[in-house]
Amino acid sequence: MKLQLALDLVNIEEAKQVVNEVQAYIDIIEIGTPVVINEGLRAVKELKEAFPSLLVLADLKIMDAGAYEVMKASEAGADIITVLGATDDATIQGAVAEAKKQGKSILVDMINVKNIAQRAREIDALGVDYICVHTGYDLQAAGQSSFEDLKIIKAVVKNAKTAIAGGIKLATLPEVIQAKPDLIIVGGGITGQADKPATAAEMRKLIAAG
Ligand SMILES: O=C(CO)[C@H](O)[C@H](O)COP(=O)(O)O
Repeated sequence: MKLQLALDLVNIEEAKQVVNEVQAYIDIIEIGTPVVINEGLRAVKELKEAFPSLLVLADLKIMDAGAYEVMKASEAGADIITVLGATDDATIQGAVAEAKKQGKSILVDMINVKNIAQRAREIDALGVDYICVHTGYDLQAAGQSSFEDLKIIKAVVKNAKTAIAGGIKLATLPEVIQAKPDLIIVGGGITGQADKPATAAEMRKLIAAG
């Protein structure tokens, strides 16, 4: 099980400071969608240059022009690029083909997919690297989580790795670990804490023991 730190509400300098504090405990740095909107793919480039030993995920949440957008994120140094599961198969296929050409990986974000089991099966057949269940901020605010969806994709996905994102905190991490996803994505559960290194270290310890 790997741990990904999602950076959403920071600029490039703040992102570097946070990663500097917790780099020993994480596997992947996520450049969140708001950071890409504010700073562009320069954020991906600068974080990859600053932390070359960590993988960098560009959370582009691609909905169209899969191959082109994966190419641009790859040029910036992203190792993993996100595509939305709600989009059409052609976009996902284009993204996968370009990622393979560039030696990169595709994570499909299942945010707002209604029939998770059926769509996960279809997407799993398209050769993606990760399928990720995700409760976004707006539904987190309404009290939702993705724990049940994780169990659904664990049951149907045969080829891709599984991942979960959305509101995971230290207190809820043990429940997530029990379901054994390949990748656990945590944003505010680390970045919103007073002692970020201690929280990330504790998460890493729980994951290692899991
Ligand atoms: O993609 C995202 C929002 O759309 C976030 O990066 C993801 O939800 C993880 O952050 P958090 O743990 O704070 O929910």
